[in-house]
Amino acid sequence: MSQSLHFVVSSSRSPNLTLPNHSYLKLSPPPSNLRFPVTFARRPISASSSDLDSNSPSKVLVSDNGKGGVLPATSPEYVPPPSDSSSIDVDAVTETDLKENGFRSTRRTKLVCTIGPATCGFEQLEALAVGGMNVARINMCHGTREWHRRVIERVRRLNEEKGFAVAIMMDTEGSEIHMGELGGAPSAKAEDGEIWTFSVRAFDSPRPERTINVNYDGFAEDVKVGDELLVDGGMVRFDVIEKIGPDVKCRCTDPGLLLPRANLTFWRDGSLVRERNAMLPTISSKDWLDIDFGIAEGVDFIAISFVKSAEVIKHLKSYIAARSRDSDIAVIAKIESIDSLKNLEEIIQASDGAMVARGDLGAQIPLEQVPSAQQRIVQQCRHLNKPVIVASQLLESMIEYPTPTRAEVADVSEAVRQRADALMLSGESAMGLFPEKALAVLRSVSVRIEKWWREEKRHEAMELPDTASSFSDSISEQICNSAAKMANNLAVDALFVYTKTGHMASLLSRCRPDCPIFAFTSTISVRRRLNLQWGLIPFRLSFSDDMESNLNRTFSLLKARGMIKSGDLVIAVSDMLQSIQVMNVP
Ligand SMILES: Nc1ncnc2c1ncn2[C@@H]1O[C@H](COP(=O)(O)OP(=O)(O)OP(=O)(O)O)[C@@H](O)[C@H]1O
Ligand SMILES: CC(=O)C(=O)O
Ligand SMILES: [K+]
Ligand SMILES: [Mg+2]
Repeated sequence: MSQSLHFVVSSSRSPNLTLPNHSYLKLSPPPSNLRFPVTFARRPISASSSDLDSNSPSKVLVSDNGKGGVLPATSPEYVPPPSDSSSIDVDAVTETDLKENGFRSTRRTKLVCTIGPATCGFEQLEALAVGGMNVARINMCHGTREWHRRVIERVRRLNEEKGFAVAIMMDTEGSEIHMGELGGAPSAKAEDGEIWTFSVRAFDSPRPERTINVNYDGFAEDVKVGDELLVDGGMVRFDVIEKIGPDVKCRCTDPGLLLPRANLTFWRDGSLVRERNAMLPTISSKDWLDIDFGIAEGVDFIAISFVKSAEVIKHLKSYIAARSRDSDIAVIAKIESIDSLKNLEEIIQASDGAMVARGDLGAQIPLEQVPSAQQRIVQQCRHLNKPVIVASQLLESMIEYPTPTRAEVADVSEAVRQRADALMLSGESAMGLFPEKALAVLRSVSVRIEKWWREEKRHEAMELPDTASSFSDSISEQICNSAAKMANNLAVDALFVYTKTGHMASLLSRCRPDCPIFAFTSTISVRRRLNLQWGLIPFRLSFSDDMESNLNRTFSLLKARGMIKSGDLVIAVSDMLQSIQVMNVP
């Protein structure tokens, strides 16, 4: 087996680049008897294909580890690039941003919006897409499947008609304890000292006054007089004062608004009580029907609520693989329970990403422990190369008011500073009065903090542990780590990655380089999925195994659209050929 990585460098605009004629790149873990000669061939890249043939690096930009390799055009396995190779898909917002503000202005932190009554119309969805929504989240706790189907259909139409790549995330209800509907009312006010009845009985409508239905049959048996009952993690509090069969009488101690299907927890002597409800399945029978719905609708992500162990994630992934044609639905583990924190590493390892679901997490652990849990989850995800979303109450006051509090802005900044892949709006976009304004705040705070971070050059030289499980993966990882480092050191304008599965793109994103990462993929669903990951600007482009022609075609397509210009410095990597190239745009 021979392995070689050739670096092709155009010296036309890099006078400060002095490269040795010969050097060695060592890959980790080092193979017993292999070394990787690196050759720097100085040669201008030209857009004309005629002078590419004589010295085409694509013939040698090969890591022949069973995956790479360039097939001659005469090979029976050679697949010519599709005929629509003249087109490149990128959304209008990114295109305008690149044209008007340049590479450095692009936002690296991705934005997820929960869609609800305030944002389910086509125009409202379009306004969110224009405002920077990368992923639309639908929460199966609320609304009917028919309602969600219409939202999915509108987002897909938006993508098709307007060129967006908004991905869809379906969030399962999960089977923790929650209240029932409020008989159609949007909310109910509980006042201090009032006596309310929580019951497992199903009530006829109209619902008797100050009565709440609870979804968990063991509720009345599990609670004890003297327990404290928390609605939505403490937004409203009650003391349990009496049990009468299926009815539990409670006195309100912290007044507030009860919302339909709000989460319920009960506490005894300062600890969360987890009786038989700890045995509730993570994925309920209703969740399985919702998952079937999600698979049938071709959602991009399924987020699983109240994950307790890695097993449930593995189970779901094999279920999806058996049912979905391309099995390309990513599974996101929601970290919102004590058990998920205990089994954090193995859960994240088994998942395709994670969400710091601070709403319910803050109901299960003391509030003051949520920030450190967030930091730990974000770091763990980065180590394991999984995208991570920070969610809940980022801009809670904007449900009612058009400007955020300073404290909320500081919270958003902290998540951006931690370099989470994505931030999420919940009630702010689902049922708030100012969804677009809330999104604009996330957008502007993200861009500002990212810029500040780069200017200060404070970014941590984080030691990223190896994640690769095979030698080939190890090569990809080393290439991406090196390319990202080179990109920072050479202050290049952009990293380009040509990726079939998206893996190389996510490895680059994991390094959180200073410049944006243009990820070119031929698959529409991969493009949508990459939309969740930090710093990636996903393009749909059909490409071949010939990097030289890919690059030249990309350059001319992007130049024609005004997104790059001659002289821009670019580093390109590819997962077909496992190569790194440094060049100026011709
Ligand atoms: N599809 C919907 N239909 C009606 N209301 C919705 C819908 N989606 C969200 N909402 C409203 O927005 C609020 C915030 O949404 P969010 O998705 O954060 O839900 P949640 O009930 O807090 O549960 P979760 O813990 O799953 O996030 C909900 O409490 C609900 O009032
Ligand atoms: C998002 C979510 O489920 C939570 O914060 O609880
Ligand atoms: K949910
Ligand atoms: Mg939750």
